[in-house]
Amino acid sequence: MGYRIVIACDDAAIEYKETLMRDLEGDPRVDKVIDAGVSKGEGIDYPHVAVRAARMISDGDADRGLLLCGTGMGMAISANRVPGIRASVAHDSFSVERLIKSNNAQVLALGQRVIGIELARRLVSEWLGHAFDPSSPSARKVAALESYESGA
Ligand SMILES: O=C[C@H](O)[C@H](O)COP(=O)(O)O
Repeated sequence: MGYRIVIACDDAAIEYKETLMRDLEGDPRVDKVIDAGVSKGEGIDYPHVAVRAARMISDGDADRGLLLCGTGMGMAISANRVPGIRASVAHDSFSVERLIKSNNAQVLALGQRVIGIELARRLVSEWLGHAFDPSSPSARKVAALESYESGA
């Protein structure tokens, strides 16, 4: 079964969202793309959009999230406030790989004001090709991270 991807942006990244959404919709590894906003002129700030998208993942309505803003940082910081969500900016190929394989993160955040669209498209395609291995040594570290979240 393919991924259900929620995609969202703020006003600074509407163009990238449109392009990357089309790529995702045409990718055979993706079953469903959910657009969590924003549209042009809506004027909703990134914390609200990021949390809305991240909650779709924690509620089980999406598997992964692609969140876009000027730098990606505000989206990642906001998404990380939703319990169970691990999100980061990753603007290079190795980081995108480790975001999945080391951190088992559900959310990739990218910045329209930081990287070019062709790099963004390539990174998103690579991102879909990576899977977390629960039997890898990284699993212990992700479990430790989760234990702090539950207040241990
Ligand atoms: O991380 C925040 C984003 O880059 C956002 O798109 C722009 O935020 P700012 O207008 O506060 O710089």
